[in-house]
Amino acid sequence: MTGQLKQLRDKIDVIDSELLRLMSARAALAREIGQIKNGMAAYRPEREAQVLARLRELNPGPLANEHIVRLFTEIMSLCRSMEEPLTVAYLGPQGTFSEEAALKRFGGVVTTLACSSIDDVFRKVESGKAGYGVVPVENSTEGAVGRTLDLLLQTTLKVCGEVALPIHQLLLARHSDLTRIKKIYSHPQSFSQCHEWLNANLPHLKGAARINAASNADAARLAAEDEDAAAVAGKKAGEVFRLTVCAENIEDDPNNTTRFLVIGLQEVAPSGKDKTSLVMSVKNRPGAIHELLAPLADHGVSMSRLESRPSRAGLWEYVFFVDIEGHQQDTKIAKALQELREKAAFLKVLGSYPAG
Ligand SMILES: O=C(O)C(=O)C[C@]1(C(=O)O)C=C[C@@H](O)C=C1
Repeated sequence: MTGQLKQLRDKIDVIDSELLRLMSARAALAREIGQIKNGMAAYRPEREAQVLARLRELNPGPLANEHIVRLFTEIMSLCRSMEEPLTVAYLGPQGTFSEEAALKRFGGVVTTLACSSIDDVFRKVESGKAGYGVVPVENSTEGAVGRTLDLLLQTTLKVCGEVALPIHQLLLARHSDLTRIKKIYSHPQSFSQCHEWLNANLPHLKGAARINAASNADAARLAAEDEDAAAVAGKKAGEVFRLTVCAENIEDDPNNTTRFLVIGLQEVAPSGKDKTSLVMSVKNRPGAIHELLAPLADHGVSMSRLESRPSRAGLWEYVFFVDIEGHQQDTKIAKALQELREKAAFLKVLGSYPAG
């Protein structure tokens, strides 16, 4: 070891000792906060969002903001676990993008609970078997996840947060010899996200050679059991089933992103940069939608999403899922909501939460 290398490592040792001391002091403070909370929720999405926003502002480099966020998400995950162990339900099996979204938001120091359906994620949280749940709500290429919207309409749970996850698809197999591949497994959504790439690169594997699986992780499991098969799935699924990466980033749209919602029992306090999700319906008559959206415009509330969905109550009746910028406790939003309540046939505030 050269003298210079030793000198630099000695400096790192000094810094690590300091980091250890500071980290322990932080964990001790979190434990104290946990005692003050006295049985109330340990997880405070608004505070975690504020901590991360402040550190992004302060970040002097050379670490990228994205890495700072990852690092401090883990630190808060650890500190939170000193207050209360947390269970997070997600749409499984292990290796899905939903699991990745759950870990991105909560960090690794939680118990994750793989569920077999979106319904099951809601049930696990409603019954208290999990403190929070993570469910997909929309994909930038494929649009809304209908089942999640339908369940949000019915549930007493609140939306406590959102996670945007860039979706990168991989072609995975037990080996990298593509000439030996005779079939491909994937979830229908993932097949359609990689349609162009598959047609261009594996033109002989069309039609019956593309087999739908219940999830990407399931596709990876099936490919792991069959020498002749490949799977289109995410990196995590490939790791879980120890598959070889034959091609990376095979999604047709490089900005392919899925948005997930965190659901729980909690009403989240304002963070300073929030979103509010609503669902409402109007009587079916001319100008009804315009009338419904007018209170938002009148109070200067920006709408970031509008999604319609058959209401199931009657033929050609619709409910509208609306995301607005701000928290329901903000004065202008509270006023707009009050007016909407008077006009809408039905209005439910799904929750206010930090903008992801
Ligand atoms: O500020 C709190 O309420 C804490 O419990 C501390 C802390 C943190 O580690 O910074 C941990 C968990 C909460 O979700 C938010 C923040």
